[in-house]
Formats: sequence, structure tokens, C-alpha cells
Amino acid sequence: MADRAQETENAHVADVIVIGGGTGGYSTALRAAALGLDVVLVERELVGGTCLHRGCVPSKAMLHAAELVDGITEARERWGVRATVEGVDWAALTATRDDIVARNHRGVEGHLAHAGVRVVRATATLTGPRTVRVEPGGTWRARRGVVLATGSRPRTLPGLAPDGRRVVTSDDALFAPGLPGSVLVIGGGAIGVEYASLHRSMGATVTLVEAADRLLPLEDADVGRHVTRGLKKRGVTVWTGARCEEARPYEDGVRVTVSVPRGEPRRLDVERVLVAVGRAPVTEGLGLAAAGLVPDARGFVAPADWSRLETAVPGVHVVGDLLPPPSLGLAHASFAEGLLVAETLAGRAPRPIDYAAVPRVTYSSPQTASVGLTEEGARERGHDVVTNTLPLTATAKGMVHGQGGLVKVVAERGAGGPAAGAEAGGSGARSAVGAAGEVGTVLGVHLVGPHVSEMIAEGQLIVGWEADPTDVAQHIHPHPTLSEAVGEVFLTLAGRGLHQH
Ligand SMILES: Cc1cc2nc3c(=O)[nH]c(=O)nc-3n(C[C@H](O)[C@H](O)[C@H](O)COP(=O)(O)OP(=O)(O)OC[C@H]3O[C@@H](n4cnc5c(N)ncnc54)[C@H](O)[C@@H]3O)c2cc1C
Ligand SMILES: NC(=O)c1ccc[n+]([C@@H]2O[C@H](COP(=O)([O-])OP(=O)(O)OC[C@H]3O[C@@H](n4cnc5c(N)ncnc54)[C@H](O)[C@@H]3O)[C@@H](O)[C@H]2O)c1
Repeated sequence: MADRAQETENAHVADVIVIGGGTGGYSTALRAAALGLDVVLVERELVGGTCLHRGCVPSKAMLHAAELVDGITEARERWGVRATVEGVDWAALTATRDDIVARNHRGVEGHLAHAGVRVVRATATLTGPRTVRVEPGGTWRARRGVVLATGSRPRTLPGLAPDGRRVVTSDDALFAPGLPGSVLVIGGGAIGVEYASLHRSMGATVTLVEAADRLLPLEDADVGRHVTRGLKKRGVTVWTGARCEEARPYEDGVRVTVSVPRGEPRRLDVERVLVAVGRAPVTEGLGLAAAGLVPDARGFVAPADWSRLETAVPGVHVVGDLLPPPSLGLAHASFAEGLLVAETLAGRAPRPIDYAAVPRVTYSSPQTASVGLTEEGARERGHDVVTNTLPLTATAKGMVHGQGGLVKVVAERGAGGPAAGAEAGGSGARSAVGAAGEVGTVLGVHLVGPHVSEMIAEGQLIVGWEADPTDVAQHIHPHPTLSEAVGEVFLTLAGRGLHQH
């Protein structure tokens, strides 16, 4: 105890101590410094964290290259362009990716320096609610608060220890010396679907195994079905309701056994197994107990007050992947959390985060983007639901792209009376509405297809601002674009459908 008191007495002091310099931590630090607070950010590796160095940025750089490869195939097969992919120069491709990451990293470092945030490269351990031991660097005491932003790491499966070569997680999949000729991807969430898509585009034989009954099980069932169909069409073998029962690495690969819902277990040899079964919060060695904190059963640090992201210990806040649901394990959610906590610590009263209005995107081919409730989720919450779905190929631009896709809107049935049941329109469109006034609040917007990651911003405003479908239908969408499909779906919801009946 005497040691602890002595340590605190000799401590360096800051208004705010942020532990972890990923998207959650560095956004907290930047905003707190901008509001005039004296901030120290402790990061044991590189600022930017998972998203910048092992997640969003390098994976999306690679997926962009994959899209280019697919584009060349499409150019030849659909458009008569005499072009072939002779091969992929892995060293050149990864050099471009690494350059993008490095430039972003310098950018984050520059922003932090410019804001006056003191960045300490060290491991931080809580020694009390407001005190942190920084190794190397001594002890720090926070006047206003401590922000926990230590993020997450890949979950692994028993008996399938990653070796970085034959059995890998997303931490090392992109950084191996090359992509494998064949891969078994375990887990059909965002990482599994994106990596299956990437490997397939680059020419690998891909098998994707998901324990739930569909891919992207957190998304609307129509989205999961569409992605499964799209990946299968591209040659990916997809087994849902399936589990990898055994995996035996040998010198050049892994022999795996997968149980499937019907029939005998499947046995196959693959060069690599990619384990993508979710991520676990990082709390080991963080000293939670010393600060009076107890992680929940799954290891997350839950806030007692979600509107301030503050734990039961006053002055200790949490952001990013360390938070349990309804936070989403997404970089853009962690940015918003960082802003909220910084503003709270600066004495402001920011608006709480509406997690239902945070968009979710999967950058596979086909791509998915959604915001708000799924149809199933809306029904589970007791909403009287109306849906309207339009295939992207019902629009001219959708036909140009030729990749399928859909727009699906989930809405509350309005006061105007019961909506007609789901019906098939002439273009294959499914509309469950007929006349203006039958549709109330929009609960969810779900998109699949090319460029939908850039189209979801409209859906986000519609859901976030609780727009009236009739008002949305008033907005004219440019022709010919994929976004016209969104316009058409809302025209129909407003009882004014032009091409959908
Ligand atoms: C392959 C992959 C692709 C992804 N793609 C996307 C995407 O496209 N879009 C999206 O929104 N999200 C994506 N994500 C999720 C996104 O990366 C995370 O939600 C985000 O990085 C979480 O940020 P964070 O700040 O909570 O944690 P992290 O980024 O994990 O940062 C935590 C930091 O804390 C440091 N740290 C931990 N403990 C200590 C300690 N005791 N002392 C000092 N430092 C410590 C770590 O070194 C780390 O840098 C992806 C994730 C992966 C794995
Ligand atoms: N584009 C993006 O925004 C993006 C991209 C990648 C990752 N992320 C985030 O990173 C985090 C981790 O992603 P993830 O895909 O690893 O996790 P996830 O939890 O989204 O998906 C994991 C999947 O693995 C399945 N699974 C679990 N155990 C299994 C088993 N034994 N056999 C077969 N399937 C099994 C689960 O049913 C689930 O569908 C998430 O928060 C995700 O949102 C986001």
C-alpha cells in the first residue's frame, strides 16, 4: 500500500490517460486534446491499431486489387475486351498495400502530434481507477479520467493453434509470403466472407464453413442468401450449418474433416486454414481488478452508463472492441465512441450513440451494406413489419454491372391500413405495399451488390433521421445509377412505384 501511495505521489499527471492507440483510443485522444484537455496516449505497438495495421485498411487494399482482377475477367467474358490476368505480382501488390498503411500511419501520428497528444510507446497497466503504470515510463495519474481502448484479438479454435503458415488468423493471413492455392475458411462472418472472396478472386480454391444456417448470420436473411448465391456462382464452396471437426496440419498443408447438416462428413486437403470465428476483447495484464473493474462473462468491459460509456467506476470509460454489444466491433463505431467519451470528459453532454443506426458493410464480391433492423429482428422486437425488395438488375445500371444484388427496406406498417401481402412484380421485384400511408417508420435498409458500401450513406440518413418514406420518395435519384433502385423502392413504399408493381 505504501509503495502504491509513493508511486502515485511521484506520478506524471495528465487530464486524460488513454490506453490503446487504435481507432477508439486515438479518436478519443484527438477530440479530448481539441477540447483543451491534456492527454497522454499509451500504445504498446503502433498507433492506428488493428484497423490500420491488420484490419480494415490492408484488407480493403487487397480487396480493391481483387476487384480489379474480377474486372479483367468480366471485361473479357462480358464485354469482348481482349485481356487476361497473366498473374499477380504479390510483392508489387503488397508494396502498394503497405505504402497505403504507412502513409495513413504517418497521418495518424501527425494528427496526434499536431493536437499536442503525448504518445508513449509502452504497455499500460491500471494500478487504481485513476492511476496507470506505464512500462517503460513510470506512473501516470489522470485528473479527469482513464479511457480503456485495448481492442480485440482473433479468437481461435481448440486443437487448431495458428502457426502463421498453414493455420492462420486474419492477423497473419495477409502477411504470409503469398496467397495459397487452396484455403478452408472457418467462419462466415465479415472476415470469413471478405477473405473467402479475396482468395477466390486471386485464383484460390476456396471452401467456406459457417456454423450458423447462413453466411453473415447477423445480417438480414435475404442478404445472407444473396451473398451465399453470389459466392457459389464465383466458385466458392459454401457449407452452412457445418463445423470443422478435425484439422491435421502436415508439411505442405492441412487435412480437414467438416461435418455438414446432411450426408457424410467431408474430408479435404488444403494448403491453408483461415480461422475467422470472431474476436475476443484484450484485457490480460490490463489490471482491471486494481481499478475495481470486472469484465463480463465474455471478457468485455461493459459500461454502467452507455450514454457516457462510463464503467461502474467513475472516471473510467471504455471505447471500441472492448465494449460488448450493442457496440459493433467496427472502426467507425469506435470513432463515434471516442468522440463521445472525449466530449463527456471535457464536461459536455454529447448525444448517446444510436447503435441501431450504425452502418455495417462487408467488402466482398458481392458486397453488402446495411443499417438498422433486419426483417427477423424487427419482428422479434414486436414491430408490425412491411418490406419491399427490388433486385438491382431491375435498373439499367444494375444490368450494366450484371452482378445481381438487391435493395430491401424494412419498415413499420403505417396507420393507413393493412399492406398487401408480398407479391412478385414484373421485374422480379417483391413489394409488400400498395398505397401511400400504409408505411410508417423505416426500420432497416439492406443492400447487396456493386458499390453498395458507398450507397448506404443514404439509408443511414433515412434510418437515423426516421424519415417518412413519402418524403424520401420525393427525392429524385439520378438516372442511370444503382441508387435509383433505392429511389424506386421508396416510390413504391409511398404508393407511387414507377417500375415496380
Ligand atoms: C481483418 C479485419 C478487417 C476489418 N475490417 C473492418 C472494416 O472494414 N470496417 C470496420 O469498421 N471495421 C473493421 N474491422 C474491425 C476494426 O478493425 C475494429 O473494430 C477496430 O480496430 C477496433 O478499434 P479499437 O481501438 O477498439 O482496438 P484496436 O484497433 O485493436 O486497438 C487497440 C490497441 O491497444 C493496444 N493495447 C492493447 N493493450 C494495451 C496495453 N495494455 N497498453 C498499451 N497498449 C495496449 C494495442 O496494441 C492496439 O494497438 C476489421 C477487423 C479485422 C480484424
Ligand atoms: N467490413 C467490416 O466492417 C469488417 C470486416 C472484417 C471484420 N470486421 C469486424 O471484425 C470482427 C470479427 O469478425 P469475424 O468475421 O471474425 O467475426 P463474426 O463474429 O462476425 O463472425 C464469426 C462467424 O464465425 C462463425 N463460427 C464461430 N465458430 C465457428 C465454428 N467453430 N465453425 C464454423 N463457424 C463458426 C459464427 O457463427 C460467425 O458467423 C467483427 O466485429 C466484425 O464486424 C468488420
